[in-house]
Amino acid sequence: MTYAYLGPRGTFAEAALRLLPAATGSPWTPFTTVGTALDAVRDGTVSTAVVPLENSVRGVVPATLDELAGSGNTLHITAEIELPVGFSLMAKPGTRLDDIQRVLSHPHAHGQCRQWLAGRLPNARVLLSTSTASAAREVSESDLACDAAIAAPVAAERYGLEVLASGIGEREDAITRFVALRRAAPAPAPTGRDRSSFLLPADEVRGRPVTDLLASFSGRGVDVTWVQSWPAGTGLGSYHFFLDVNGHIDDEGVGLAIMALHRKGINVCFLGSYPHAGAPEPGPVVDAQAGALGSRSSEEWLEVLRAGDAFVA
Ligand SMILES: O=C(O)C(=O)C[C@]1(C(=O)O)C=C[C@@H](O)C=C1
Repeated sequence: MTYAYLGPRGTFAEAALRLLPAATGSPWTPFTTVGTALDAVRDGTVSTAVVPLENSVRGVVPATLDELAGSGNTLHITAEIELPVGFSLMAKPGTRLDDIQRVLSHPHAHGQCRQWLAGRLPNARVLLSTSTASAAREVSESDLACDAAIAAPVAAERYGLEVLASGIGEREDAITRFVALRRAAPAPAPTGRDRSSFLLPADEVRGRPVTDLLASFSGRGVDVTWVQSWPAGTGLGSYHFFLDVNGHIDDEGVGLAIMALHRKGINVCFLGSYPHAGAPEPGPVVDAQAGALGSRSSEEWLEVLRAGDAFVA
């Protein structure tokens, strides 16, 4: 087995790969973009690629969803990895915070550090790089590039940079979910704590109420844990839907849901069944007597909404 990841050395993607037990002892190759890492899977250069899918602060990683939307049934997720992410501002040794005019980083990393930048470097220009570690490498190697990079602390050590500020992300508890993707093959055996991912292509679901799609799962006791609409690029209202559900493709309920969608004329793309990385989230505890908002009845609550009253929920 050989592994690709979003490189260069020192990315969060590399840190995620380190957490994948199956990858221990196998060769790893960094790739510049999510697209080239997945191309290496498609053409058989590597067996698996680890790429970011979504972040708890900035949401989905567009490059990965674009690739998955265009891949149909051909790539399968075999594992997910949840990695806590924290960011540092780093520069060549001797650089002072006041000297920094240009900051380089990955769009998702920049998006998680905007408040800090607005407060501490309000006049700095932000330029984007293909990954956090490539930003650090560029800062260390080129005199023309940027004065500083936002990256994982480990990238500072790797590229000989000095950390000027650490913990600059908006949320200390930020997490990025990475997935390991390989060419389609039978799913790993069920573990009893699995997730399955599906793509409902825009052409297949056009004109269908989303509730119909979800009811195929919920009506069979299968929890849908993630729904992401993704533009097909063919006009407003034309979306692919990515769904994650609790359960394995071999589970009866999941199988029945897929067959129900098929009977409705919807060919679902299967994106893999794999062990669930996090504990299943408990649903909210609802006190049926209490009403939706403290002492208000549901009828009063609806009136508040209809009246357009401004409030903070
Ligand atoms: O640039 C990296 O180090 C990555 O692994 C990419 C990535 C992302 O795409 O979201 C991963 C985690 C962080 O949220 C920021 C960047």
